[in-house]
Amino acid sequence: MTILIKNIKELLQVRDENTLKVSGSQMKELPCITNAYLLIEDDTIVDFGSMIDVSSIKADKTIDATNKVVLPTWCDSHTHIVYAGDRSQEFVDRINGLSYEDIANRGGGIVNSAKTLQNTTEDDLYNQSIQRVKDVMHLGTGAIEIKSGYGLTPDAELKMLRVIKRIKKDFPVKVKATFLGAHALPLEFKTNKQGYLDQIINDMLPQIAKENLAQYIDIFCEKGYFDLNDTAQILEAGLKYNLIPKIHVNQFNAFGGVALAVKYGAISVDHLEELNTEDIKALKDSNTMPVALPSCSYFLSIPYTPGRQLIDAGLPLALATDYNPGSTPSGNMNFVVSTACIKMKLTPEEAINAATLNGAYAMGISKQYGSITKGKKANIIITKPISGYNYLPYAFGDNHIDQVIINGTII
Ligand SMILES: N=CN[C@@H](CCC(=O)O)C(=O)O
Ligand SMILES: [Zn+2]
Repeated sequence: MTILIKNIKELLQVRDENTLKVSGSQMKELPCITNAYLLIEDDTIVDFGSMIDVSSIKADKTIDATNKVVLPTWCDSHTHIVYAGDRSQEFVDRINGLSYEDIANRGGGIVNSAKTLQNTTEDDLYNQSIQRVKDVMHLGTGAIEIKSGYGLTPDAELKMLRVIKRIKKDFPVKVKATFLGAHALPLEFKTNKQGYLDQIINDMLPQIAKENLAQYIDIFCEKGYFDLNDTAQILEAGLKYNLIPKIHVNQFNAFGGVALAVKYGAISVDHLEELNTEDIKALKDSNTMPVALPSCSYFLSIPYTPGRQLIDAGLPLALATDYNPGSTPSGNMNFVVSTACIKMKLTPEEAINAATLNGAYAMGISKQYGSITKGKKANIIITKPISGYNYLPYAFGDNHIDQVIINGTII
């Protein structure tokens, strides 16, 4: 099956196969062909170029993209999209004056979601989660990382990871799975943190590895959750099973977690709302992608990750949603891109690079996803008629997407 998209006003993020991420001033460039065509064969991008050269190309299906912008689908490298129920009551509690920390301290927050998930069957959890997956696919997400971490018992963590595996099998969206057993301390281990870490290391990890349920290992490295010593234990244990670190760090406090993650070869460090010069130093000359989650900052009214500072220091940056029931009940990458421009002062070029190619890098998939490149997967957003790509982050809150193609299929 071949699909020809023709008369494209702007074809964005056109790259050769050797560019796997962009850093610093490279992020200001968004290579683009105007008046372009794009040819897809089955699940692969096979050709693209200027309309001047299109006359000899025949295809099974032709899409006219006059006045429309075409770009790779979003690569959302940080989500908790598999969860049960919601926490809308805590949202109201925060409006009425409680902080995120107050809510966690009185037994709400992550352990509240864990309690709900433990009492939800695997099929029910799957059905709740796939509704969100379908929604984000229509919002242009073609690759997604999904974490466990709302189970907090061996059974419930495995239940989450098995649901992620089913999503991977049942949907065209590319899925990467991350084991986040160390997301919070379950109530039954309140006075025995090491006991829970031992359970993760000795009970959960071997089973996860046996069933091949995760590619990455995560921990919430934060005051009141897990410290540097805990983080080192978990990352080391994960590496024994070939799970690459990809961690939550510096959301509320900066105390050396970034350097530690870099030391263990983390593919990404995520959140970074609090950042100091030591953190930036650690990231320089590393292969670790910093990931900002602006929807989380928006929802919790906490500082935005200083993305401008990271890019100006020559570093790369990825953008992701953090879709979860507590701090970010939204999986809309279009809002993330707008908010990064509006609040973090990224240019549209930087934000689109951060949400496509660098997002793919943060999931270890930028050889196949994140740009318009011959041989990469045919994951494509076709916008409605718009004035140009600046309009995408500028006109925030509206849906500018007309069609989404994932793995060569129009969804
Ligand atoms: N910060 C840790 N984990 C999630 C939120 C967890 C929750 O509140 O349910 C996050 O990335 O924001
Ligand atoms: Zn998160």
